[in-house]
Amino acid sequence: MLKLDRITVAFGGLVAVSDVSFELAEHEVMGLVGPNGAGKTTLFNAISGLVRPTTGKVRFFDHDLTNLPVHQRARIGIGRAFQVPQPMHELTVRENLLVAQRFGTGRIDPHRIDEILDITGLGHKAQMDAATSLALTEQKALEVGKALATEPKLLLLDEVLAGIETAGKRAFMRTLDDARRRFGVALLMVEHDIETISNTCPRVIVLNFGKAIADGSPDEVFRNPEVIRSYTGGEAH
Ligand SMILES: Nc1ncnc2c1ncn2[C@@H]1O[C@H](COP(=O)(O)OP(=O)(O)OP(=O)(O)O)[C@@H](O)[C@H]1O
Repeated sequence: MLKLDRITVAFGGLVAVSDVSFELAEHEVMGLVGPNGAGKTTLFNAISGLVRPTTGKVRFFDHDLTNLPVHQRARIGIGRAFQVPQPMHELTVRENLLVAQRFGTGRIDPHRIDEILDITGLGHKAQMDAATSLALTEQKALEVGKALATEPKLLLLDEVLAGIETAGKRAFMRTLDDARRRFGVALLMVEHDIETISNTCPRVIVLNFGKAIADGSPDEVFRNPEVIRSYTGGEAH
């Protein structure tokens, strides 16, 4: 479904992502991890269209995404939830979902909005103001709900669990798993919490200094000496 072919992103002389290639299948769940500054967010930006790769290609089904703007990527099925929730002010929770759906699909499907409210546990807050009446976990659930409203085939989750305590994280991951099954969406998630990644993602890619240094099951990658060195501050090579 998603194919990254030798993606490099340089900001002037700084190479944030270096020659990264991988494929992600439909319905797959994959974690993207690595120390601070490893290039995870930049790689997400290259997939969702917020930065343009310096070299390399991003393909999604039979589309070449390289020159496609963000809204067209949303239309072909790439959704993204951000670390800092960005509810639209002065709109209710339901209206936030409707606007996202319209943006991502060009139409309104109230039935899907009801399903999303149900899965995210936000049904009882549907008519409340999204910017002022939600607790942190609910804001994050709405952020995921907005991404689901765009009807993605691939959902990019950028540290959506940051700031949630352990029990809340588990509940949130169950919500994501429900959503994945109900809507048939693949998940690619950046997450710092290695326990969550290990429990959630059958496959993990590790970035360090912009390079993909490991790709495999959580057991494999977190035992890999190069990965351990990358987290303990040793040199990658
Ligand atoms: N717009 C930009 N201009 C210049 N440098 C940038 C830009 N965006 C990111 N960088 C640099 O690229 C490198 C990779 O950053 P990135 O945010 O992708 O890493 P990350 O793995 O997501 O880090 P974190 O876990 O801290 O969020 C860093 O050195 C960062 O300072």
